[in-house]
Amino acid sequence: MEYVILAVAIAVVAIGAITGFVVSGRRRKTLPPSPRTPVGAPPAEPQVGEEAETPRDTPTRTIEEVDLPPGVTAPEETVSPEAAVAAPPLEVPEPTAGRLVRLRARLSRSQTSLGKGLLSLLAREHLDEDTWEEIEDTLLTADVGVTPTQELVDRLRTRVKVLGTRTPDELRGLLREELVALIGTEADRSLHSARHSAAEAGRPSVVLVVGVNGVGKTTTTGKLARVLVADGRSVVLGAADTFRAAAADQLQTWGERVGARTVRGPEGGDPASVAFDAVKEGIAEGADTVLVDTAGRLHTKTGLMDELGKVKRVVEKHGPVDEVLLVLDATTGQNGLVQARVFAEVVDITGIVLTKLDGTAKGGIVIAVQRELGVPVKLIGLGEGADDLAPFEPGAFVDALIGD
Ligand SMILES: Nc1nc2c(ncn2[C@@H]2O[C@H](COP(=O)(O)OP(=O)(O)OP(=O)(O)O)[C@@H](O)[C@H]2O)c(=O)[nH]1
Repeated sequence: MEYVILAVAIAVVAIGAITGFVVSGRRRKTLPPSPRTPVGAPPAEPQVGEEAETPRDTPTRTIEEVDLPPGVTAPEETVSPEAAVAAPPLEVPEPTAGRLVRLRARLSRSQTSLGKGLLSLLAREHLDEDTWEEIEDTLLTADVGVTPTQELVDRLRTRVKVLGTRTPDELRGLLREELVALIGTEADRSLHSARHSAAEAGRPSVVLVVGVNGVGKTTTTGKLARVLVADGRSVVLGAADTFRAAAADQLQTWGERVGARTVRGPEGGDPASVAFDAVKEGIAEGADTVLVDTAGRLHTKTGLMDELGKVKRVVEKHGPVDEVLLVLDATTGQNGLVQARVFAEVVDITGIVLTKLDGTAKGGIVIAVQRELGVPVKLIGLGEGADDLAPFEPGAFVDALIGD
C-alpha cells in the first residue's frame, strides 16, 4: 500500500514538472527576449510578435488616405479628429433686408456726380437750353444711356414748367419720381431660390452665374450664398469654373463659412459635368438652391461661349434652370453692355448683378443695362466685404443717389 501511495505521489510530481516546463516553454516562445543588434552587425530579421517599425522612407499617411480593405465600407458619420477640432464656427450673415440702405454711402461717387450734380443744375434760377444740355451731359457721363437720358430730360422739362417756382424739396421729389420710373418698379427682382414643389419632385432651384473674366463672378457667387443663407435657404455650390485653378478653392472657402457644401471637379475638367454633379448633390441633400459658378470667358471667344450653352443644356437634364445671372462690372461702362448683348444670345439671362458700383461715378449703368437686355438688375455689389452684396431696390437706390 505504501508503495502504491509513493508511486502515485511520484507520478503527480512528474506530471506537474512536465506541465510546468511546457507552459514556461510556450511563454518563452511567445515573448522572447528582444535580441540586441551589435554595432556594425546587419539588422536582425524581425521576430514573430515584434512591433513593426514605421518605414522611414514613406511619409506618414492620415486615416483618410489609407484605403479600406476590399469589401469594407466606411461608416457614414465618420468625423476626422482634425475636422472636429479645426472646423471654424459657422458665420451668421447679416439679414438682406435694408442692406442697400446700410451700404448707401458706398455710392458716394455716383452720389456726387449724378445725384448732387442733377439737383444743383435743376436748382438754377433760369433753366435755359445750356442748363438742360448740362443735365443731359451729366446723365450721359453717368452711363444712363442715350435714349433713357432723352426720355428723362423731356419729362423733367415738362414737369418743371408745370411746377413754376421750385423749392429744393419739390425738386428732389420730382427727380426721385422720374429716376425711379426710369429704373422701373414693375419688374420681379426677387431671386428664384426656393425649392420646387413636390409636384416637381421637390428639386432645388438652380442658379447659373455667368460673365467675363474678373467681373467678380466667384466672389459674387460666394456672397450670394450668404444672401440666401441669411434668408433661410440651404445652398449647394457648384465650382464649374475649372479653368482658373484658385476659383474652386475660393468658392469652397466662401461655402464653408456658411455651411454650404461645394461640389468640385478636377482642375481643367469638364465644367458641364461639375455643374451636373452639383445639381445632383443638391437634389440628394434636399437643398433649396444650387448656385453654379462658371468660368470667366471672353465674350469674343466663340468656343467658350458654346461651352457655356453646353453647361446650361447639361444641367437642364435635371430640370429647367431657374435663374441665369449675368455679372457685369459697373466700372467697364459701354463694354459691359457689349458683353451683355453677346451673353444674352447664348443663354437666356434672367437677372443682372452689377458689381463694383462702389468704385464708379457711373451709377446710371443700372438704367442702361436693363434697357439693353430687358432684364432687371437683381443685385448690386458695393464692396469687397462678405456682406457687401445687396438686393436691388429702385427707391432705396435713387434715395442713396440724391439723398432723402
Ligand atoms: N470694390 C469691389 N470689388 C469687388 C466687388 N465684387 C467683386 N470685387 C472684386 O473683384 C475681384 C475679382 O473677383 P473674382 O470673383 O475673382 O472675379 P471672377 O469674375 O470670378 O474672375 P474669373 O474667375 O477670372 O472669371 C476681386 O478682387 C473681388 O474682391 C464689388 O462689388 N466691389
